[in-house]
This record gives sequence, C-alpha cells and structure tokens, in this order.
Amino acid sequence: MGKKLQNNSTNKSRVSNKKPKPSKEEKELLETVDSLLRLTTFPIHNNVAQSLDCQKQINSFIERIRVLEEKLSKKQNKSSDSKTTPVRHSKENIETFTGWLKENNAELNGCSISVFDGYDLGIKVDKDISQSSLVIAVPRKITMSVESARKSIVQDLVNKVDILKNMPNVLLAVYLLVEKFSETSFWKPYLDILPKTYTTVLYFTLSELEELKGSPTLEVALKQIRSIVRQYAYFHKLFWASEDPVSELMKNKFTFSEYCWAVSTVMTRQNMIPSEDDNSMINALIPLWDLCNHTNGTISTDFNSQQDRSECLAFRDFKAGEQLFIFYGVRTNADFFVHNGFVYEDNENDIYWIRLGISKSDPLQEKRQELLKKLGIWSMAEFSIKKGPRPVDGRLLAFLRIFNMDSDQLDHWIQSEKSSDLQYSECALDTALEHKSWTFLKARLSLLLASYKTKQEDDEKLLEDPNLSANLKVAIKMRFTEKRLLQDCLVYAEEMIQK
Ligand SMILES: C[S@@+](CC[C@H](N)C(=O)[O-])C[C@H]1O[C@@H](n2cnc3c(N)ncnc32)[C@H](O)[C@@H]1O
Repeated sequence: MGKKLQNNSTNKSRVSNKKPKPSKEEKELLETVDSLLRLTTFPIHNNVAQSLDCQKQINSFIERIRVLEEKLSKKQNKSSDSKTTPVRHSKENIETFTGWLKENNAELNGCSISVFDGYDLGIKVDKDISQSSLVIAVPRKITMSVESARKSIVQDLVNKVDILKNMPNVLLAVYLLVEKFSETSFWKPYLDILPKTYTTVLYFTLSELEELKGSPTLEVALKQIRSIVRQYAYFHKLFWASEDPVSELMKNKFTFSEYCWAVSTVMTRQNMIPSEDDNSMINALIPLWDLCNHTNGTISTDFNSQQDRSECLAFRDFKAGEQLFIFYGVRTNADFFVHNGFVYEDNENDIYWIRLGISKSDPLQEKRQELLKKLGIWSMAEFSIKKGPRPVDGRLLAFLRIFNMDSDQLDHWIQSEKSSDLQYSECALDTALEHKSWTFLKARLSLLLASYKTKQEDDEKLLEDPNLSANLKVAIKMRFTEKRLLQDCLVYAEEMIQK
C-alpha cells in the first residue's frame, strides 16, 4: 500500500511537471510566429517592389499576431493584477524620476525636465549657462549597460544565445524588457520616464512606408523592419521552448509590441561608454542624459573615468528659458530617420547617397575602370550629394568626368601622373567634357526627383497640416529633405553648365 501511495505521488508530480497543453490561441500564435520566422529568414529581394511585397506578407502575419497576443494578454491580466504605469509627463512621475536620480548622485545643474512642442520631453535651462559648464552627470551605477545586463538573470541566456553575445543592442533590448516585466526593478523610475511609443519605422503602417516610394531610404527602412521582425520571431520561439528564468518571465509577456518598444528605446537613446575595465566601449542607456534633444553643434558628452560617470557640458552658451540641446554626432537625415525616428530639417551634415556605376556594356568600361582605380574609386559606388554651397565633392566630380571622357581623354589621364587632379574643380579640362559631365549629373538628378510621388512644394503644404500624424510627418520630412538636397544640387549643376 505504502508503495502504491508512493507511486501515486510520483505519478502526481509527473502530471504536474508536464507542460500544460497550449490553448487554441497559443497554438495558432506559435504557428504564425513560425511562418513569420521562415518568411524573414531569406530576405533576398532584388528591388524595392519585391521588398514591399514581402512587407505586405509580414504585416498580415503581424496583424494576426497582435490580435492573438492581445487576447492572451487579456486572459493573463484577468488572473493577475495588472500594474498601472504612471503618465510619463506627469509632475509626480518626473519628481519620482528626479528623486531617484538624486538618491543615486546624478546631477542636473541649472536645468529641469520639461515638455517641448515637437520634441516630447527635453531639458529646460532655468538659469543662464555658459559654454563648457557641467550640466549633466550620470554615475555608471544608474547606467543601464550590456555589463549590467550580464550581471543580471540574462547572463545565462547570453552564454547560450549567439545573437545576445554578438549584438549588444539586442542584448540591451532584451534586458530592458526583463527589467520592465520584473515586479521589483531598480530601474522602475527610469522605465516610467521612457516614451510609451515611438516614431521609428517599426511603428509605420504599410501606407505610411509607401509615402517613401522613390526614396532610397525606403529600402533601408524595410530591411531594418524585416531584421527586427525576425529577431522577435526568433526570441518568441526561444522563450516558449526554454525553461530558464528569463524565458519563464518572458513567456506570456514578450509580445511584438513590447519588442518594438524595447528595440526603439535602445536605438533612439543608446550611447557608448567605456567598460568597467576601460578596455572597450560598450552600449548603454544613460538616464537623464537621454532626455536631451539634438541640434547642430559639437559633441560635448564624455565619460569621466576618475568619477566613473558620464558628463555632459554645454556646447554653447544657453539662456534661461531655452531648451538645452546636445549634438548627437555627424549623421544624415536617413540615419536619423531609420535609427532615431526623427528628421532634422536643418541638419548641416545631411547627405543624399547617389549610386552611380560604369555599365558593363560601355565599350570604354575597362579604361574607365582603370582610371577610377588609380583614384581609388570603385566602378560601382555610392557618392555623396552634400548639403551646402558645394554639394559635389572631389570623388563624385572625378567620377562624373571619367564617366564622360572619350577614349583619347581616358588614355591621357591613365598615363598622367596627375590623375588625382581630376578631383579638383580647378583642374584644367576640355570645356566640352565639363559641360557633358554636369549635364549628365543634371539628368540623373532630374530622374531621381521624378521618382518621388510628390514634389517639394506638395510636401511643404502637407507639413503645414496640424492634424498630420506623427509618423506621416516624419516620412514626409524625410522625402522632403532628400528632394531638397537633389534640387539644390541640380541648381548647382545648372550653374556649372552655364560657366
Ligand atoms: C534621446 S531621446 C531625447 C528625448 C526625447 N525627446 C524624449 O521625450 O524622451 C531622442 C528622441 O528625441 C526626439 N528628438 C531628438 N532631437 C530631435 C530633433 N531635433 N527634432 C525632433 N525630434 C528630436 C526623437 O524622437 C528622438 O528619437
């Protein structure tokens, strides 16, 4: 009898250890995620039309996934008390965050956290600040880095999962979610001050993405979405199939929306700081510092190794009442759009990357290629069209000239010891060749401008609409600033033709 009882109890524990059968919704979710993973694993697309087509299929899976995840999360919340999240901009929330910063010895000198039209939160200057004064200091202890992730429960998973080992931004995103889903997170005041939603391309509908037809940035955006969707599908499968503490925590909470949020948080706010042993640079989220918005200027943030903290100095004088801006670094608007979810119209460092190449059917292909090689230029390459009075740099100028030379001119410059002079506008060249080169560029620019669905003036009008959604505003600004670069360069080419 005793034996029987023992057996019974073993059987019982066997039954309770058995994984519960997935519900109908869970089963469908797992199957849909599986299909999504397969769809995004081989993203070989030859053109943007194919990429958009694939995006359509991705979206139909995502739509279903969202519905299922919402249903499952509602079921979950019935049985557990759902945590209430504070309103981001509320006085109480900002006070809790600043209290947490103070407790942990962060500094915000002569400034406060405030809301700014068109920027969401930012840093407001409360009294005049002179250039180079220390405005923000954030100790390593409250910096959420890949090192802090490795000291958390995520560590075991990092050892097993290559993507977490090799992609620090992905590790940071997963760590952020682990902290968000934990009952008692040290980072709660920071998590509560983070935006609830973003204008990164992950939040764009298909029709919002299609506003970018004709723009080279569309292809980059689609690639980025595909890659993050794939990461989501990969982690979803991993968490459902594993039993480590992170997977257990994530199983019912890790949704597509949550992953988009985490990835967007990381990509719009991360910075690099030195590792604790000072041997490498590591990805990190720096609370408070990451409330500063961007403007043209110079980098004024650095890590103070003696004090073990990130420090931000004023890069210019700021008057009381102004917003304290910082400079995020030299980036094009396409970079800002794809990685930061905004477009900066006055971006001094903006560039349109134009792809140009020598055709294989060109009878002078070999000669052109040889001359280009002498100048260190590939026969198919991306060239920059810059903002400002001189949109064409030496590299592009040399390419235009070589592309338009006849056989004798090519022979001459291949033999010349001064072939690098082709990069200078002062280089003495046949006026017919100069004319041909600029005419060629003008034609190319006109074609690129014609590929957009709207004109610059249309975009300007659309941007005046106060009811324009945040995503559309960013998308329209993106194509507008590209067209402006192309148009300015076209005017420049026309001036060169007249010379
Ligand atoms: C590091 S956060 C800065 C704080 C942010 N405004 C907030 O509310 O948390 C970066 C984000 O701020 C916004 N941002 C920063 N500089 C901007 C600018 N010059 N124009 C528009 N938005 C900007 C973008 O949404 C960007 O992704």
